[in-house]
Amino acid sequence: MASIEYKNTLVAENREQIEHHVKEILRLIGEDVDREGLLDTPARVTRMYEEIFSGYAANPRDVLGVTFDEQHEELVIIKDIVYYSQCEHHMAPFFGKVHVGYLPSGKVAGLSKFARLVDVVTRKLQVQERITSELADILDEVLKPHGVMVVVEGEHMCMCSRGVKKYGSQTVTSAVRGSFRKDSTLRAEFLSLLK
Ligand SMILES: Nc1nc2c(ncn2[C@@H]2O[C@H](COP(=O)(O)OP(=O)(O)OP(=O)(O)O)[C@@H](O)[C@H]2O)c(=O)[nH]1
Ligand SMILES: [Zn+2]
Repeated sequence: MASIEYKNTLVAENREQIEHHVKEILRLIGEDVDREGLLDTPARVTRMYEEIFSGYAANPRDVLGVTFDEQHEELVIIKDIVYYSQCEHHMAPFFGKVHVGYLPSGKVAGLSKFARLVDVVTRKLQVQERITSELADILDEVLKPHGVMVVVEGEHMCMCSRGVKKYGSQTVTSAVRGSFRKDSTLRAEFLSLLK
């Protein structure tokens, strides 16, 4: 089974380097790196990076793993898959939900694998549009469905805590492949089932 390991995705040398550089950043922003509250911070940040950037250590195409031959050729929707990612412009978190709909053509994937795929694709520096199209492309390539549609909702911390400071604004992105491109009724059915 293709599982995603969130621990030990960094080699020891890289872990040491990250700790060193985090400590340097703390010093450069004006912190006293020797005060008690910060002593373990470089190691903690490194462990957090290992988790939130664990997507670099996995191949998303392997994640769908076991697929089953099923004759169901109508809409399958997996919705409200929560994700946390980091924007590549500011390294600030953005997070929300992914919704996937697909029309199988004889091959279906285990339901949990969609959530695992979302983890691998989002646990690295990303932009929301690329998450959306990567998910659509991988599902299209691996499952070879009649069609697939991916909708991603996201709230970007780089727009809340800094810059334009617009707390609560949501970005919605979608990608369609195969029959979803041509069939507006199919898109409408998918979107109505998301409500
Ligand atoms: N399209 C897209 N833009 C994003 C995403 N995450 C962050 N951004 C944007 O990336 C842009 C980077 O713009 P820059 O002008 O280079 O950076 P900046 O000066 O920090 O921009 P402001 O956020 O407007 O202060 C900003 O407009 C962000 O809102 C994303 O997932 N997709
Ligand atoms: Zn950003």
